[in-house]
Amino acid sequence: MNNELVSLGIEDLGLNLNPENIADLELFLQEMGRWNQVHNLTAIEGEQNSIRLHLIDSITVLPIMRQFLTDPGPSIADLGSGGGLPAIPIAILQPGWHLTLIEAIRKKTAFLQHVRGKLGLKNIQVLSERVEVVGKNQSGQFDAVISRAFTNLANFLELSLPLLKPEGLVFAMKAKRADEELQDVCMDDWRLVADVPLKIPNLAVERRLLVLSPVRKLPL
Ligand SMILES: C[S@@+](CC[C@H](N)C(=O)[O-])C[C@H]1O[C@@H](n2cnc3c(N)ncnc32)[C@H](O)[C@@H]1O
Repeated sequence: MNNELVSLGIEDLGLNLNPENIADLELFLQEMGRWNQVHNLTAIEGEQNSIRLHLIDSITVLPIMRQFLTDPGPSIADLGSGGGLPAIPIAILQPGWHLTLIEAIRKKTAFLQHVRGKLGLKNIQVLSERVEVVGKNQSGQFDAVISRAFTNLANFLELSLPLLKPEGLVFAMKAKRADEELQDVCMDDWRLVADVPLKIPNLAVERRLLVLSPVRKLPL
């Protein structure tokens, strides 16, 4: 087994990964590195290990998501997926969850489609669209929405609302600036369900996962 993700502490997340999971995650990273050289897909630069840490960062949220998403096959939208974080690693580790990756830039969605085929990920759908457009075409269809490094919290929530089912949840992956960003959110419209500090093995940055649910519902 390739042990680089293991040596970076991926097993410390308590996700009970099997060797096949690790191999699939590594294959995804390999493909990302290969495509990046040609298509300049992501701003993530530097050594392979730095890309690996971004992947580990993406799945630290999983134990919390599992606590909240208790139905067997939730539909989850990842807004501004870019090169596939966090949606692809989540889809690899949660084959029963349905992930919709929404990304405006076509060369990025071409990569995401390639990964779908290469890894045989039947539980992902890739939409080459702006989030605003999907909000109109597929309104109220998602049990949850997530994003990483997409936009500020208030804007993320505004873009998420049309996509969510009435009892849906937003998972916002944030750094310590979350307090400032929370001040810009109208708390008459949203309820903060959880605010969880996350420890990322080998990464000395503060991370938080905010879980919010809409109070303001869209008119039917
Ligand atoms: C900084 S990247 C983050 C990518 C990925 N989530 C990650 O963590 O590596 C933000 C992505 O959001 C996409 N994006 C920005 N606004 C968008 C919109 N309104 N609709 C769809 N995609 C959008 C950009 O094309 C870009 O790929």
